[in-house]
Amino acid sequence: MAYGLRLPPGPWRLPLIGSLHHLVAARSPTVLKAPLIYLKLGEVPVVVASSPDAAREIMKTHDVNFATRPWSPTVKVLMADGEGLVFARYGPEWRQLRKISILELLSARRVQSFRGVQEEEVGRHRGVSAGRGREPQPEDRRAHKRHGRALHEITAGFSLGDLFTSSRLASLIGGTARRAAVNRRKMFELMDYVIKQHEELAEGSHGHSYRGHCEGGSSGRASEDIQKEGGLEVPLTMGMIKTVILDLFVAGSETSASTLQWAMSELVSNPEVMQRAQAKVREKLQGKTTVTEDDLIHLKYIKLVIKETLRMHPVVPYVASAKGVSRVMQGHGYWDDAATFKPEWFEAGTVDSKGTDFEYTPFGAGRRICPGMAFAQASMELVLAALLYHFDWKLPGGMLPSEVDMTEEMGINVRRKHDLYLHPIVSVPTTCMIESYTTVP
Ligand code: HEM
Repeated sequence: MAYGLRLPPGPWRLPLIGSLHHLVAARSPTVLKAPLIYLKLGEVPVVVASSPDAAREIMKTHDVNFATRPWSPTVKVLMADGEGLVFARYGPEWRQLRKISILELLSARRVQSFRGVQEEEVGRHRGVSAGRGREPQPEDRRAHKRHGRALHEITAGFSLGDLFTSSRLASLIGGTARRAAVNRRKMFELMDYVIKQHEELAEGSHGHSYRGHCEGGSSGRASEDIQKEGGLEVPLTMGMIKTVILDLFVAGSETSASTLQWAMSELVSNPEVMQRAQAKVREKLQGKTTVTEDDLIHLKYIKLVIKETLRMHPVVPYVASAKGVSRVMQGHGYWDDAATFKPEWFEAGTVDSKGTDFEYTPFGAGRRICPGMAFAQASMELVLAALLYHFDWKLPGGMLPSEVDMTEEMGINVRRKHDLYLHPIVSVPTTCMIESYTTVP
């Protein structure tokens, strides 16, 4: 930041590390109470907004000035072949990629067209939970999970190289950029493999219809089609396409998975809310053997549970490190009894996540608001509804609801530090469970 700028106030700083010690001592920046504060994390300037008004100033009034996310050395490595979407500089390339992603993959129509795949996936998980055992997963699926986890580990905590950007030594000691390069290479290899597989399917070499379950086909194919059609403002390279695919996988999968884990964690910690949610789902779906996306419209309470989970556990809490919008959603003063998990907050429907209510911005706001919001909401509601409809959930080893560990781990998103273990007890069997339970050996 240029010398002489009028910066927001901030806590006292130490030479070299700046304000880092405040974050470490506080464990969470909420103790830094002012609505807008200026921090220096090593060499990196950060402005943190902690009130809805300050968030509005940043995400609405001055949105255009914050529309480019800062590039840390690790981010630069991840974008070696193209800027992708999440970290693309605000400009024509980002606009074009965002438009393509929304039109081809994330619009309401496209989300609708994915329902077959979503329902099939939910069915697979129901089977696993019902004790049918884990189905062997294809290598590409396992590799994707592995690399997603590795990326989270790489981005967890403070990276020396990203804090002291001018120091080659810090980068060498931290090693984050090196590990990010390895991770990126492996993800790209995985993508090459998947793209090749899909090309083979498209050529009919396996005798299948390439377009498979969903009208839109795969993200790889969609991007290739667009490429061939031409007429683009900024020509697409294969590197750009792959980086966008990678962005969508990373931005889409870890966020939704972590939110679902937090939802289950809160529900088992608040048994009366769990009971209410299950009673409502079971009443609405009475007599059905599966939950489908058509049912979601009737499952209002599930929507409230997801909304409340995102308020308590915003899995992307710092929407961009130069515009850290911190924990407004847990701020006392904006929400009465903000520490209590209470889906009823959202019952009146006066607060939504579309980026206009600045006390609640789990999907961000302004130009860079999450384009996957509709997709994320539909998939999370479907999974949660199925989990609550078909199963009762017990804590292991006589653990009390108040003893559920809620420790967070900060990385590319905020996930549970430790896995959540629960015993599923079948309450409403699905068709496949009825088949497996009634089959006499
Ligand atoms: C619980 C689920 C999710 C949450 C909480 C979430 C949250 C967010 C947030 C806070 C941002 C930054 C917005 C800003 O800067 O104002 C973001 C950006 C983004 N999200 Fe999501 N997201 C979720 C799921 C998804 C899904 C399912 C996808 C795609 C399949 C997706 C794709 C993206 C992309 C591409 C961006 C970058 C957009 C840009 O910079 O133009 N997200 N998300």
